[in-house]
Parts: sequence; structure tokens; C-alpha cells
Amino acid sequence: MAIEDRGEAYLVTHALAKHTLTKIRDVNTAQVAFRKGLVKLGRIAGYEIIDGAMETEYVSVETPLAETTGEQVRGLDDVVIINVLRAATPFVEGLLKAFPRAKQGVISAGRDEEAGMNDDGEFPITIDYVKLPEITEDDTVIVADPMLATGSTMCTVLDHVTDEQPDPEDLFVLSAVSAPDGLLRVGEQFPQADLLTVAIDDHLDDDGFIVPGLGDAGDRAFRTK
Ligand SMILES: O=P(O)(O)OC[C@H]1O[C@H](OP(=O)(O)OP(=O)(O)O)[C@H](O)[C@@H]1O
Ligand SMILES: O=c1cc[nH]c(=O)[nH]1
Ligand SMILES: [Mg+2]
Repeated sequence: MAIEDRGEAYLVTHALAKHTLTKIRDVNTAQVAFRKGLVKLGRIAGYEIIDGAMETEYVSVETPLAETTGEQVRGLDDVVIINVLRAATPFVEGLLKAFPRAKQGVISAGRDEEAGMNDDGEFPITIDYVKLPEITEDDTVIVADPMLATGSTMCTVLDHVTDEQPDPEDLFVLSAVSAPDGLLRVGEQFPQADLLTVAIDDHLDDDGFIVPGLGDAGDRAFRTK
């Protein structure tokens, strides 16, 4: 298993995840390579969730030559992936390679960057659209957003995801880059969630951007600036 417990979060430690994150951190990595990098990170993280958190069962299988025993992953039909628009879209594309039959939810969430952070280090979050599947107690729920900065977006998203739904078997908050503030905020407000990230960065700047981070993930993936 290449998921390492860091106390406040679990790290995806697969070498290709670190390699890919380094590539997309680079200011010279342009839109297409940036977006492909997020897709790749989503796929690797999905495989790591399967390897680290899902069980296998023995099944008998008939090859062209003989009957033998193999293993299959349990619960692949009981996966829910929540796409936090906009930056999570390529990340989710990668996750879907690991979980092609996942139920999918979409939440459109944006930070009000003009309003800025309040004294508690939170942004006002605008939610424009919410469409979620029914969640069951058997489900593994993965809420994906490549950036976990102040945690304001994720906490607002999780309010919707957990509202009037049963507790799933597992609830993962998956990000590529996290700031300590965001991990602490989400961890405090949603102790039932497992926080999974490729990197925990140093700090947030005065505008709420992760340092060193990778800049504005949405703008870089969608070429809006
Ligand atoms: O932890 P937080 O401080 O809430 O910041 C993280 C959020 O900020 C970014 O979204 P943004 O509001 O820029 O929207 P976008 O994805 O449409 O660019 C990012 O994709 C996260 O959703
Ligand atoms: O560093 C950050 C913080 C929030 N959203 C981003 O895209 N990047
Ligand atoms: Mg953005």
C-alpha cells in the first residue's frame, strides 16, 4: 500500500504521483500537460484507494486451460465520486479510469476571492449547482478537488454531501495539494472523513493561495487567465 499516514492526512506516496505533481507545479507546464497531469493524478489516487482501502475476495475463474482461483476487488459498484467544479473535472476523469462504474455527483462551488478571507481564514463560498446520487451505507464516497487551501470549499461541499444521507462505509476527501489550514479545518468539522492528498504544502499566502502550490488549478486547466 502506498498510502502513508501523516496524522492529519494520508499521503499518496506512489512515485509516479510525486513525479506528476512536480510536473504540474512547474509554471512552464501549459494547459494540455497540466490537465493531463491532473487526469493522471486522479487515476493513480484511484488505484491507491483500491489498494489501500478496498478488500479483495477469492473467486474461481476458468481460463482457456484450467479452472483456478483468482482475486477480485469488492465494492467497485458501490463507489460515489463527487466532482467539485471546476478544477476537479480532469481529476475526476482520472478517477473514473479506476472506478468506471462509479455513481457521480457534481457540486459547483467557487470561492469569493474579491471578498477575501475573513479573520478565521475562511472564504465565502458560492454554490451554484448540486446534483448528488443517493449514498448508501455500503458506499465508498470520494469527494475530489485538486486543491484544499483554506478548506472553505470542501467544508461547504461536505455539508451538502452529508446532509440527510446515511454515513457511507468510507468517506475520502481527495486532493492533489493541501495546505495545513485546510486539512485541519476539514478534519475538525468532518472527523469521519479520511483526508487523502499527494502533498501537504507549507502555508497559504495572504490571498489564500497554497505556497508553493501550483497556482490557480481551475485557470490553468481551463485556460481562463
Ligand atoms: O480550500 P479553499 O480555500 O476553499 O480553496 C480551494 C478551492 O479553490 C479552487 O476553486 P475556485 O474557487 O478557484 O473555483 P474553480 O475551481 O472554478 O477555479 C479549488 O479548485 C478549490 O475548489
Ligand atoms: O492555491 C490555490 C488555492 C485555491 N485554489 C487554487 O486553485 N489554488
Ligand atoms: Mg480557481
